[in-house]
Amino acid sequence: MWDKLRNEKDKVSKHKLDAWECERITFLKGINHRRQFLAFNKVSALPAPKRSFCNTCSKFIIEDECKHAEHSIISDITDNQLSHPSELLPPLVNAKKEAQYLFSKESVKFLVDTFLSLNYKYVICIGTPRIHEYIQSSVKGLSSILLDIDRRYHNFFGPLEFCWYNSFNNHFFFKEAQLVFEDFLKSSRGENTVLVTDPPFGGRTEPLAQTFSTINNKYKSLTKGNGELPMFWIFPYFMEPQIQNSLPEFQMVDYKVEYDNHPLFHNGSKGRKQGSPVRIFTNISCSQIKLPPDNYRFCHKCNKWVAKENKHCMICAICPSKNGQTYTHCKLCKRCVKPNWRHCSNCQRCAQLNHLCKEIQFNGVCLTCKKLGHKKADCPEVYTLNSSHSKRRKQFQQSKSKKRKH
Ligand SMILES: C[S@@+](CC[C@H](N)C(=O)[O-])C[C@H]1O[C@@H](n2cnc3c(N)ncnc32)[C@H](O)[C@@H]1O
Ligand SMILES: [Zn+2]
Ligand SMILES: [Zn+2]
Ligand SMILES: [Zn+2]
Ligand SMILES: [Zn+2]
Ligand SMILES: [Zn+2]
Repeated sequence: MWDKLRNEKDKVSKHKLDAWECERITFLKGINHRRQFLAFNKVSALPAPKRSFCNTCSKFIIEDECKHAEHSIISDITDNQLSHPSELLPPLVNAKKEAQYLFSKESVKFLVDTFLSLNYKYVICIGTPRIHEYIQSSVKGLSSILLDIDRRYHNFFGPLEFCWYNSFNNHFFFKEAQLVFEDFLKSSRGENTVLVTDPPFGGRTEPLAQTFSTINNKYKSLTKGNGELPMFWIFPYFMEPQIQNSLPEFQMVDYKVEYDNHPLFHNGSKGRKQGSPVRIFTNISCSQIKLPPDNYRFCHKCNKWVAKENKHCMICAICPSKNGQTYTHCKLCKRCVKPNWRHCSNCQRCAQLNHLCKEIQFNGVCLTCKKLGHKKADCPEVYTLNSSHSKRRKQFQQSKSKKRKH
């Protein structure tokens, strides 16, 4: 944001520039990464009962207890909490902004084991503190860097391990952190690097896709490597159309990503019957991602691992399920649909049994493209109007259909 403002500086008065500079300084005030990391090291050297962190000030308390008398304090901090700050810090809960839903231990281990099996050595964690802290604390042979908007991580990771960052506009709040990140990219020399990201689900996909494309280009130009940067984007299955609009090469993996603190996204009394709706979207071949054999199987026809309940349809020639249920094929719609849907002769399409035909006829028409079968939110054209991604998607689809014909 500041860079953009600076570009405009010819047009604005000195008075305004001074005001902005004041804002900037206030915003960044209180953050001195080096000093915060020194405090971390001092606290780590103390026995657990003497360690405390002030939530109100977002910093460790070192010989200044009286300043924090009325504040919310966490004391008696264990070694494990120091190396796993996501287990110590209260999650931020703003659904559209920070929204910190944390992976279960099982999902962290699955993702990291997958990276190891694919021979990755460098992991870029964007908004995935649990992956970063797991790698830093217990995985030999992997290096990682965390890019996150939660500034509290300055207190727990050193300047080479954490960059304060906004993924929606690819903005590093400190120039030095941006250089650290570029060095991290360079050190891989264009090989064995992966990016893993779990953005807040309330955010829009296009700016994120733009950011990941920019990082990919940076990676290729800095490393002179010859391939794309492998990416794992964790997002709900129902966002597939939006992701593929911007990044058509991304495929969805059936693995259900589980969370510790999200009532809807894990099994249990409040959880959904079909498990978590969150999946992995990736630009590497899905055939390379082996899923745990207890709940998943390898489909030889699709040449990839899928959920056990995802039965292969011989007519569609795919394993069609997206949501963790077993789909059934409808001959009239010529596609597989959710098991509780029935073909409705009024609407001439499959729908839920208790749907209102009139509603479907009105609401079934997309407000943007006026075609049947999807809502405005899922419209393949909604994000592509005037967008460069539209060309890329068309090209990608053309090249796919050419490949199929050959
Ligand atoms: C849904 S949580 C994902 C946490 C992840 N499941 C884990 O366990 O490591 C979103 C993460 O992205 C971060 N985040 C939110 N908005 C962001 C932004 N604009 N730029 C960068 N990080 C952001 C949050 O601070 C949080 O760590
Ligand atoms: Zn305090
Ligand atoms: Zn299949
Ligand atoms: Zn089918
Ligand atoms: Zn049908
Ligand atoms: Zn109907």
